Amino acid sequence: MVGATGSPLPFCCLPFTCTRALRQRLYVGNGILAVVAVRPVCSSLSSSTLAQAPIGNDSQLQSFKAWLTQRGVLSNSSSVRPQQVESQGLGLVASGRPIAQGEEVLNVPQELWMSVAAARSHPDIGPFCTNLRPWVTLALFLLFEKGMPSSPWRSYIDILPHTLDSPLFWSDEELAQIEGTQLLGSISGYHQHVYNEYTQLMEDVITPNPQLFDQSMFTREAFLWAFGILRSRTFPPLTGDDLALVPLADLVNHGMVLNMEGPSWEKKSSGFFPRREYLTLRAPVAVKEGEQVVMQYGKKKGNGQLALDYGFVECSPRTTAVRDCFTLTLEISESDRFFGDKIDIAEFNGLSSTVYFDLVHEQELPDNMLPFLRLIALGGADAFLLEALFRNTVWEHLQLPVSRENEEAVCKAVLDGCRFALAAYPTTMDEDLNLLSRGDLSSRLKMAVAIRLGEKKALEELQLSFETRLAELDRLEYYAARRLRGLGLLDDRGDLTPWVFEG
Ligand SMILES: C[S@@+](CC[C@H](N)C(=O)[O-])C[C@H]1O[C@@H](n2cnc3c(N)ncnc32)[C@H](O)[C@@H]1O
Repeated sequence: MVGATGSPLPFCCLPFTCTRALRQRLYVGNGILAVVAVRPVCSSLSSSTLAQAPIGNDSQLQSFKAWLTQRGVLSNSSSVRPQQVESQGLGLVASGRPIAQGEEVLNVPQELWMSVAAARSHPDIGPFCTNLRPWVTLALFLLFEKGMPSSPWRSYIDILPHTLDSPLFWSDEELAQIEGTQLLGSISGYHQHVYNEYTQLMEDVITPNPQLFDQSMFTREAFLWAFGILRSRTFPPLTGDDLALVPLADLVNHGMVLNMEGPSWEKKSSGFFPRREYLTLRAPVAVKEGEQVVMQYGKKKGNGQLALDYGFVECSPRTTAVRDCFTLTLEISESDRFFGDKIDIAEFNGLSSTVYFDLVHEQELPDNMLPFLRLIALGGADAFLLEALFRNTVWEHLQLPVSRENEEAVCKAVLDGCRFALAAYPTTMDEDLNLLSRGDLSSRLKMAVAIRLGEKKALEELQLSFETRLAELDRLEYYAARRLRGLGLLDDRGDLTPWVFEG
């Protein structure tokens, strides 16, 4: 029941449970408890963020600025200007004056967005987009426009990075550095998903229409690049059918020390005839003149997810977010003889047969994790709790230890899962820490080491907490004792009250 998986997919609803090469099931007792795997996400180091974004050259940047100026998005009075930022590619910098917290720093009208709506209403490609997922529609649109010398978005497309640092784009040699990690499993899941979509698109749209689509623009690599661009440059609220690349607004970089989660991108409308939509960027914190305006890409994202989505990890000691994590996959086994009852109980309490729990370094175990583990392990003499009579109260009972057998099964399954997952990493934490202290690693290698170290930290912490729990089994109070106490048959020291034996 404990396992490692990849992360949920992008933009679309296709869930993939991942694909970590190592997937293990441990059966405890009568086959109730199976350890499946665990998925990790992050780590912390001692320097600043580690990745670089490729950048447009200066003349491309000048022509992009001119394009925005002609369309009234940038002017001499704009409070930000796009410019190169050390090790982060392009960024937005406060221009001419400081910027106050919450101030609107730019507004980009909808007609400049490369959006799903624009693709669907495009005279040439629109008819082909009807049955495509939003992100596939936008990837198609981006590659189509990229191949058009006179595209209205030419200046924008030219400043997009040609290569991306997400592990989705790493060589086999680089990927070998994240062997054993959940991230590696996620990457193969993403690759598979993107290539499936690509194959379908080629079959249904590109190959049958050579007069419209320049095949050389629609290679597998180009499609993955488009996916990476969408993944790294689109933000809420422009998601799903509203998915859009918003020139200039998408130059905002991630700020490591931002202790906020709220969106910096906002959708606004103004006027009535016609009503115009804008994407507004609001500064989350005050910024001095010449400093960069940044936003928070996701306070709850672990370093694995940051790497996957954006091609960098957060390692600053000043960071407010905890980026070391590992996602534990718990599953009620279909071979469990109480499968039906357990599913009923899980669903009654808002869960399903498989539940993902994000374990974050230095944070409490996620809500519902222990009760769900106890439910999975429930059997033998404790199986009476699965009867219909207890359906409304069983979850309450599972919040606390049920029986010594149940709690021991839970601890052992988690510990086996941890040992299994930890054994899959070729390096130790000390080796990772030594490597990071060298200071001469490439940015991708640093990213890899930070990610595998973070996963291990979260796993080791889990292991330690369940080892402690296992050692304390004799000191825990279980369901039977709680029940007797509730009936007034057990005193505060845990002794049975004498009169029980009298009659
Ligand atoms: C939304 S774009 C921001 C604009 C981008 N810098 C560019 O040159 O086009 C996101 C990308 O910027 C880079 N980036 C953003 N914040 C960063 C940070 N704190 N450290 C390193 N790279 C960052 C990453 O390459 C990321 O994928």
